Amino acid sequence: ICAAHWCYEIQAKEPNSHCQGPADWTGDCKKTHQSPINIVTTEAKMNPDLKPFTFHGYDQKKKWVVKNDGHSVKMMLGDGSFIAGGDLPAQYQAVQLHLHWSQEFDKGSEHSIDGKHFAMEMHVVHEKATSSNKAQDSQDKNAVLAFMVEVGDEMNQGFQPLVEALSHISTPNTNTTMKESCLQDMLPKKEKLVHYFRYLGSLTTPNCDETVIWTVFKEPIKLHKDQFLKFSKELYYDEDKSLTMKDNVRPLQQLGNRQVFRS
Ligand SMILES: Nc1nc(-c2ccc(Cl)c(S(N)(=O)=O)c2)cs1
Ligand SMILES: [Zn+2]
Repeated sequence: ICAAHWCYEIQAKEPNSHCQGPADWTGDCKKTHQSPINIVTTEAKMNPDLKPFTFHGYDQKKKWVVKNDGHSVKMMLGDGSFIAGGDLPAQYQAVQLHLHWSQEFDKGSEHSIDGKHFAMEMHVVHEKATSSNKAQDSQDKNAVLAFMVEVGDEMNQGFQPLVEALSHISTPNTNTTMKESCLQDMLPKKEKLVHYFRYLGSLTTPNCDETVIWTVFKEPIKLHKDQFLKFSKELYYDEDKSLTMKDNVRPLQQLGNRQVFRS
């Protein structure tokens, strides 16, 4: 294969791996407004414009298609759900939901809060809903809602349809259809979603386009340990099932001259 594909450090350090680890990612990955970052809560500036979000279509029960794309597990959300509010400049259509994780409880999230990493981080990726085909490489093309995931001893019923689908998509480029589920049941309760951090950054995967309005919620999602462990147990990075999928986490990036805000 000519162009080496991008991958995470855990894959790049494998003998005979020909993929490009995070240090070699190209595109905009070496620019200065990158993600993820460590959020220092005492330096986050209160912003009264950061109102609660409104979630539209997040309560629709659907049989989502979910895939192993070789980097993560990704639920394809199509164009039914969208968000507004949260000081966003427009409505943003939900495109896909995916996660980042490790096998340990304290190193699977991409963002960290006061230096603390969580077991997983869930990203709900949205695109600005514009009618015209206005230049879409703008700084606010994407809005990602990021949720930290903690491990506890309670089953999270809302996550079961996703967890049960994992064994059907263990190798890259496989899809399956989940049992009926609704996005709302995968999120913390709405009233807990008023507190969040906000900053401008990038995709955490190549080409690391600096087009993302990031929202990192304070309230974590809680999964049972067995649900959490299924991700690194059932999923693989490669067809030969030689490397289980975990540590699909980009290293922290410099905040530089950016300000983090808080609601
Ligand atoms: N597994 C893959 N994830 C992406 C992707 C696309 C858009 C975005 Cl915004 C992100 S992230 N991690 O910044 O939320 C990831 C492509 S391939
Ligand atoms: Zn992500």
